[in-house]
Amino acid sequence: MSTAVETKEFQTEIRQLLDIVIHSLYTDREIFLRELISNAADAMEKLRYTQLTGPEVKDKDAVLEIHIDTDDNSHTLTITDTGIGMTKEELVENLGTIAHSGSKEFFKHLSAKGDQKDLNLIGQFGVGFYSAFMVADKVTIYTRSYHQEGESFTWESDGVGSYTITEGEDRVRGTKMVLHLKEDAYDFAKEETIKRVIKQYSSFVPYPIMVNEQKVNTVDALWTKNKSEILDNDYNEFYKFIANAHDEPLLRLHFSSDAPLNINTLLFVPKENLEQFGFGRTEPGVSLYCKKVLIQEKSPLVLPEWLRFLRGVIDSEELPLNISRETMQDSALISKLNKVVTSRFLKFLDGQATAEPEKFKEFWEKFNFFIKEGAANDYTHQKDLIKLLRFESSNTEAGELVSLADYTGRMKDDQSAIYYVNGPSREVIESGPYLEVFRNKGIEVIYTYAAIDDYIFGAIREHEGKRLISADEADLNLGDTEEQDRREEALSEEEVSNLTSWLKEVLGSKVTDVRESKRLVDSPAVVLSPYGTNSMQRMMQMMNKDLNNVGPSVLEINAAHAMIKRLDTARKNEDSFAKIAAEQIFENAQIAAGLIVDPRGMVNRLNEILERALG
Ligand SMILES: Nc1ncnc2c1ncn2[C@@H]1O[C@H](COP(=O)(O)OP(=O)(O)OP(=O)(O)O)[C@@H](O)[C@H]1O
Repeated sequence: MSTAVETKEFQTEIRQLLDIVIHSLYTDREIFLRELISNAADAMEKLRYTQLTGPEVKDKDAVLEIHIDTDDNSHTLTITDTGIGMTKEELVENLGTIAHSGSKEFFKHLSAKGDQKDLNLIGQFGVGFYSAFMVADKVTIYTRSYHQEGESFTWESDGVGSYTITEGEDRVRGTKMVLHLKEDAYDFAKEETIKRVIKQYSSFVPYPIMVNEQKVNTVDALWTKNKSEILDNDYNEFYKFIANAHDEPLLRLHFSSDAPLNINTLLFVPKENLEQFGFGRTEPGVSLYCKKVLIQEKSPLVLPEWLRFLRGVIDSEELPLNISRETMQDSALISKLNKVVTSRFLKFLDGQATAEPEKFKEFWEKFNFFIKEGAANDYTHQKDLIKLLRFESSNTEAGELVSLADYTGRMKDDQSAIYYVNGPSREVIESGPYLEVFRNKGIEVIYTYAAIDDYIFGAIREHEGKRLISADEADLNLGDTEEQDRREEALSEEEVSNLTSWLKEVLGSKVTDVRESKRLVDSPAVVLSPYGTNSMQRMMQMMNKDLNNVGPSVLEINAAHAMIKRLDTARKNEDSFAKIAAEQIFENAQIAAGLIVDPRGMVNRLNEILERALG
């Protein structure tokens, strides 16, 4: 057997990461043990899965247990598992490069200077295996992969710059890690310390943990236990374990059912939505089990994509143990499971809205985007998702939310539709022209701030028999009770007809139509989109990145407004200023609609207007 020692350099990123880890004064450094235990458990989970689905593994009778041995004399801590182990290539790839998630995120957020903030990142992301170097000045790993062929290897490093790999003596499948503790970490060679740390962080690891040959954890599949036997703290610790989280969950749902499927489910909504913080797309986090055996970790199939923020476990006795990832894709059972659990979770959320409105509000503020994503795309659950939607409205204070049911519940008897209007904020919507007629008639209007809201409303079109109508819809048909009456002081119908024809001529291709408005009270004019709603036009403008080309609008004028009446007088007098005023009135209305107009033309025009105003 060759015993040649190969020395390899750590990848630059790993070197930098290790430098911080080694010199860190991170207060919770005991979490290193949780990281190593969870790696050991992962390795055994992978082995178990391979055993169920793949070819025969090496040492197939080796018991799946984690052994932790403390040696207070030589100041070492040894963690041994019988998991899948690592080949030489895997040692290099997994422990020498920055290929995996936790350390990658950690690295992304490192500051250039290396400051206190970086230390907190250790807690936030976990640096996985590398955290061992917070307590050890040398780590030796003995490992043997589950493949029938192949050798055992020894990996060793002091965490500074490089590591060595040596072909080792043949050993049983799995991995043994020996931590040579730093002087200030000798405490971790004491049995009491290790037991305390395990109890705190790793109680729910699904494999026996033996400290100096004594079993210390309870190996509980918490989700199969009776709710009445579980304490809040048990749930929270379990959540932290499976979600790799450091805080408590926002919501949890634990339910069991026998029909239509036998299911034990434990789901958690995390405290924070990381997508909201710009962390990229959240990966699904609910694992699929059959009678406590892991079938698929963090399954992308067992729940719809828009529920990817959930963490937890779904266990169903009905699943065949040997279901493969390929057959899972089109398994009728998985779709049924998906449907049942999703419906149950939506029912739970709906219940939360009544039972714990404040909590639900917090959930809504952080996770509403996922619910909307579902409401827009998931036709199976659309009805239940729509029930959960919340909005501000013209009847609420800022920050207070209403559901569609709240809205329809207090609609006037003769009101024919549900009205909504899109805008970037409450202030913009309330100062714009679109609300005027509704305010005047005392009709509630829902405020939507996200483009996806309009997309959803456009897609569902109706709620409880009432049409959903955007207040800036071009052919808004308000019906008798909702329409604005013609005012006495308004221009005559003949004058309006002449003025609108003239405006069409002046504005040319910028308008598809000019007409008298039935919705304006205080504003002189309003633009509407010939494509449906202004928000759609705004979106098209953003998507085409053609900000100088708004596309044509429909212009509606307020025939009773003093400015419009004066415009008509100027037109009749063939005053050349009438044309300039008309163009400015039109662009003002476009700006009020949130559309972006070409500022260059406008500046010249405004200068002309100012010159005239200043005499
Ligand atoms: N005991 C072990 N047995 C087999 N492979 C291991 C073991 N410990 C670590 N590894 C391998 O090394 C890789 C890196 O481990 P590390 O703890 O740094 O990150 P991770 O566990 O993948 O990610 P994270 O900690 O972010 O969840 C693992 O993905 C795994 O492939």
